[in-house]
Parts: sequence; structure tokens; C-alpha cells
Amino acid sequence: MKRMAWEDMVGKLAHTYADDAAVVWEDKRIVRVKIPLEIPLHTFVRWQIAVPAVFSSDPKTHRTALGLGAATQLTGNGPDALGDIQMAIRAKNVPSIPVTWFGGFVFDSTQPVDGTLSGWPHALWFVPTVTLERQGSEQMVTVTAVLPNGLSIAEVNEALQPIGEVLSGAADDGKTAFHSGAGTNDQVSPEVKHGSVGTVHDARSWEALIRKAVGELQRGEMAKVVLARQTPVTIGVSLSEALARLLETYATSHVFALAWDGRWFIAASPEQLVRVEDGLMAVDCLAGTMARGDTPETDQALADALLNSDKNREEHAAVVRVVTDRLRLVAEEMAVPDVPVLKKLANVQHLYTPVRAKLREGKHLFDAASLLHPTPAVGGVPLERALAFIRAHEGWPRGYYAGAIGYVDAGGNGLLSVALRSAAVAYPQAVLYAGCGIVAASNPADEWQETEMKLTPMRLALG
Ligand SMILES: C=C(O[C@H]1C=CC=C(C(=O)O)[C@@H]1O)C(=O)O
Repeated sequence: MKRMAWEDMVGKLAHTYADDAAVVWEDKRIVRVKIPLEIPLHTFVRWQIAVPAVFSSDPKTHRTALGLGAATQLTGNGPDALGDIQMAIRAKNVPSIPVTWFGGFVFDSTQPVDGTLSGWPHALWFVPTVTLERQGSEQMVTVTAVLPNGLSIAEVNEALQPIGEVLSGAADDGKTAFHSGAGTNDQVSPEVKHGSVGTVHDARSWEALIRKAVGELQRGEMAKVVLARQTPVTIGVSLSEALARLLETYATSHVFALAWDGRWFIAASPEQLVRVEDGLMAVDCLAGTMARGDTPETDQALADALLNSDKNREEHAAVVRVVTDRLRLVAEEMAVPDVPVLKKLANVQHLYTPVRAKLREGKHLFDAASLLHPTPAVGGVPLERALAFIRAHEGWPRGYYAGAIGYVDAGGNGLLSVALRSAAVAYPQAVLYAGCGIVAASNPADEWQETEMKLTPMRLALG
């Protein structure tokens, strides 16, 4: 953002803060203004960032948001973390208050968050100090600032200073900003303490792990387990460029990036754990994978093979069964298609069953999320047995991979996406993640190939 535009925006926020147009929320004041802004919101972010930050591009609502700073934050640890945060958010919120919370939670809250994101809590949610939101490709951007009550105009300016440094440091082209080191955030070099990163599987050790799981599955000790692996990479592009690539190539995925304590978790998730919009829920069952073909004919042949594969149908059916069983506890009028359709992404296609239902009166997005997570698209069946297998044998801490990330507004509308096709970043190092559902009929070599395909989005975005 040009310094002039930034100063103009702060001027408008300060003016609104000072008059009756501000909304009072607890000990804070919420001010909202509209400004013209040509450049895309993802161009403002940096790998090395001194404030908590979030970027979210929702493929369904076409709303893009950039949040900087934390006006209020809630963190939690242990199995009750999400429930505790939900209670706190509900206690703090009045439906008419125009704030949006952003955050996420881990895959397994009985395990410490180690590795690249070491020290992150199991669940973390915050309302940014400044949120910029754009609808579709509109030129006008809505800016919401959440500031302490009772500030003078000078203090408003001072409170917004760290945010201004991020926004006014961005050049019009993310690449230029990256190479020139423009912006004060690039000088911030957080002392990141890595925890133990754990096992990085190669094809041999991965296939050995899959054979072990297949043995248990064939003996009937489990029906399905999702096993995942991590792979380290060194980042070769700016965050702005990485997000631009994901947004372009994975236009139907939820592109999400969360910065906390100087590190990022980023994802281009194709799977909604749960979306709530005016009391209506949308839950995705996504499991069963095949490559895309190079021509329409080969693509169709692969799609037919996927739709007719007993092994993939079994992997998929496990998700639909468990999701619909659990969802009943918070849902009414559930609609579940009898057969899956295809969800085609840039380089893979999945079996996909969209489940729709009404959220019961008094229930919240987080109630549904707590019930659904972890679905057999990331955990397994029976759940406890699968989790025990993952904890004992996968060999590395999943952390936020296969957890959930997203946003919720004060009225309870929002989206939690399954944190797939994701990476944890302590710049310039990143760890990428991918997993696949294993059933008794799984072939270890095919499962290695499947994880390679699933790693492609992030490899191409960060390389
Ligand atoms: C666990 C992952 O994908 C899940 C979602 C879609 C298809 C899947 C599969 O076919 O195995 C997985 O269940 C991942 O991408 O890391």
C-alpha cells in the first residue's frame, strides 16, 4: 500500500473512531471504513512478520480477508481446548458485532505441537486488530479496526503503527518486495526454536509403514487408517508469490495462511470440515484419490477407474458413514447423496459426497466441528485404534496438519476447512504434509505415489 493510501485509511479510521459511528464491544471500539484499494490482499504478507496475521480466500463466498495484529486472542491446550474457546467466543460475542475470529486447531490435542510450529497452542483464535476484506474482485475494501476504548486520535495512530508498517511496506509486486527486502517486517528475524521434527519417510520406510498397517487391516484390527508423511523444503519465493500461485492453481480450494510467533501454517484445502451459513451446514466427505489425465480421454478413464474402484469406494464410504452418524447429533433435515461424485483439482481427483443439513437451534459451528473431527478422511475407523496406530508408528508430530483452519463471525457463520495440502513454515525452511487412507486392499507403492501427487500443490507454490 502506498504510504499516502495508508495515511488516508488511518485518517478515516481515526475519524470514525472519534464519532458515534464506532461500535462498542466490551472494552473495545470497532470502526469500519471502506477504501479503494487496487492491489490484491495477499501481496501484503511476508514470511517474516512481527504480528499475528491471517489470510483467507474462501472459494464459495469469494471473500478474501487479510487480518493483522491480534485485538483479542484465545488459546487453549488439551482435549477441551476447542470447547473452552467456543464458550469464550460465544460469551464475548453479540451477533450484531461485526467481528470475525480466525484460527484453527490441531489434529491430535493429546500430542504436543512440536517441530516447525513448536510452542503453538493446540487451538488458537483471534480477532485481528485490522481486517481488510474484499468481495470478489471489487475495488473497494472494507477495513475493520478493533481498538481499545478511550484513545485519543494520536493514540489511535500509535496503536495502528505496527499494522501500518506491514501494509505500507508492501510493494505492488510481491516479488519485488521480496527481493528488495522492502518493509520493516523483513528486518524482523524471529528466534525460532524448532522442536523435534521426527521421521521423514523415504519410499522404502513409507511402504514398510503401509505394509504394517495393511497387516493390521487384513487381520481385521482396523477398517481404515489414514497415514501421512512430511517432507522438508527450502523456500524459494515470497509468501505473496506462493499465495498467488495457490490462488491461481487451486481456485476451488480454501487458501489459508496463519502466522503466529513468527511462523506460518499455510494450506490450500479442498475439504470443508463444516461451513455454517444462516443455520445451514455444508460438510464435505472427501476420500479416494486418482491422478488427473493429460487429455480429456485419459482424465475420463482415470475418473471411471476411481468411481469403479472398490478400494477407493470403501475408503470413501467409511467417511460418509461416520460423518453422517456424528452429524445427526447437531443436525436436522440431513441430505446425503447415495453415491459420490468427483471433485477435480489441478492434479488429483477425489470421490466427493457433499452433505447438507440444518444446524440445530442453539448449536454452533464449533459444536459440529468438535463432533466431526477427526473424520476418517484424516483419522480412521475405529477412531481410537487408528489414532493409536498413528501415534505409535507415523513417527512425527502432525500438529496443525489434518487439524482445521478457518474463520467464524459473531453470528456463528463461518468455515472450518480440513488442514490438508498444507505446510508449516519457519522461513526459509518449510515442512510439507500429505497423507492417504489405507484399507486392507491398499498397495504400498501406489500410496507413495498418492502422497507425491498430494505434495505437488505446495511444492510448486513454495519452490
Ligand atoms: C489426508 C489427505 O487427504 C484426504 C482427503 C482426500 C483424499 C484422501 C485419500 O484419498 O486418501 C484423504 O482421505 C491429505 O491430502 O493429506
